[in-house]
Amino acid sequence: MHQREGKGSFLLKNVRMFDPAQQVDQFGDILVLEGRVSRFGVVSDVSPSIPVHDGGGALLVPGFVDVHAHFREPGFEYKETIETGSKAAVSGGFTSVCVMANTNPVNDHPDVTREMIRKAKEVGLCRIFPIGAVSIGLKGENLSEMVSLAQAGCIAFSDDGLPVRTAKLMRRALEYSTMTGLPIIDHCEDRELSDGGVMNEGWVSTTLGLKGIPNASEDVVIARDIEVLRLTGGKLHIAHLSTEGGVRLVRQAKKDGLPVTAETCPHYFSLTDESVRHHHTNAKMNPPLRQEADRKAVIKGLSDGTIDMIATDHAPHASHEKEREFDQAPFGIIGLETAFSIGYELVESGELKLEKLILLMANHPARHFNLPVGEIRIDGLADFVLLDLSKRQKVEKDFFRSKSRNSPFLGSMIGGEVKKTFMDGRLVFDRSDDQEVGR
Ligand SMILES: NC(=O)N[C@@H](CC(=O)O)C(=O)O
Ligand SMILES: [Zn+2]
Ligand SMILES: [Zn+2]
Repeated sequence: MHQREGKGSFLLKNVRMFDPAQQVDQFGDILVLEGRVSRFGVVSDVSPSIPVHDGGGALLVPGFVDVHAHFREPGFEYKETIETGSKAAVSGGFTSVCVMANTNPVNDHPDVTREMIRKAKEVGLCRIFPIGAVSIGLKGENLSEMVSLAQAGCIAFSDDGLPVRTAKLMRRALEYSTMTGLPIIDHCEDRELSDGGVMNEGWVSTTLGLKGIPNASEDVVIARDIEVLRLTGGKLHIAHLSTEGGVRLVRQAKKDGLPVTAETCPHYFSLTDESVRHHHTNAKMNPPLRQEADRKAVIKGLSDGTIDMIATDHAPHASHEKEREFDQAPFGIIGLETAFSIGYELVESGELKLEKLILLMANHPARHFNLPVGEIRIDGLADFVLLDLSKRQKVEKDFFRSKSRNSPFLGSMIGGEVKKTFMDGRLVFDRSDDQEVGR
């Protein structure tokens, strides 16, 4: 039985420690005491009470940090719970997850925030950082009490699922951001331009007879937010960036010295709207899968530093909801379990360096969201993931720990496997374990 709570101690032998943020790349052992890194190198003189794991020469990197996931609790526990979401996270190598506010009740009150944090600690698998709502009830009218939410533990604010409704509301939110120091995350979408569209607007939507969502729907709100940011200051973070135009706008804003960051998700750099033909509603999400020029621009944005991090936008939905007509099904796909492997495809194709991928998935999200994780250093928190880069496997239904199965990667061969995950000095996931932690 694995230790389910508290800070753990262990000796992990025979690994390649790899942390580009700390410029660590060395073979050896790593000793963790009470949840923190004590020593690395060759370690042999430890007390017999400390558990020893053999890493088998695999790659040890900082635990991944996801700044954008939907765990659905409270309110939609039939899709996902904090417990099943945490299991999905650690099996994908994520040890820190920021969870969105579009729950029921909405996370617009400190009691909701505190309850999420309490539940996550009770589950004890990964760290959960709640994101508070920008507006009460996500209604786009009145600002939430950001200061009380921050005191309760919110690390950022977003109305995700919906855009921050007006430029004026964004202005007020960013003014609060200058006070709290916490980012405002926007789901950039002009809902009048999307106008009930269900997939990307283009050749594929025309041939399928489905109503399209143009790139401009995303781009005009990114442009709006950047101009408001120029007025107010504060921290602006663009969620799930998917368009060529959006990448261009963020690149220019950074050149102008504005405090803007952006994330994209694995599906936007691996798939296009062609996937809707084969994967149907498992390829339906918002923003929608775009076209090849967008996919290429997103990859360029990742490699040149325009896009700061990879987030999953893990958005579980039950199969009875997804197994409907395309128009009727909800937007969203799960992503925690496949994110690293999809990112690793860019390393295999030579489009991204491995060190860059690790920075995009661990150090950068932690640094920009001011989370005390994302690196391997002496006295740092012992959150790691052990990866076997040589493994390939087919994604079957039982690959997922999430409660939902809505993934466009079902049936694909993927490379790079998460072998073990450690959080707070405890082994929280072990793929070779028959009775995997909490499964
Ligand atoms: N991305 C999605 O398609 N869906 C998300 C909402 C969101 O991220 O906008 C959800 O909550 O299901
Ligand atoms: Zn969104
Ligand atoms: Zn989302």
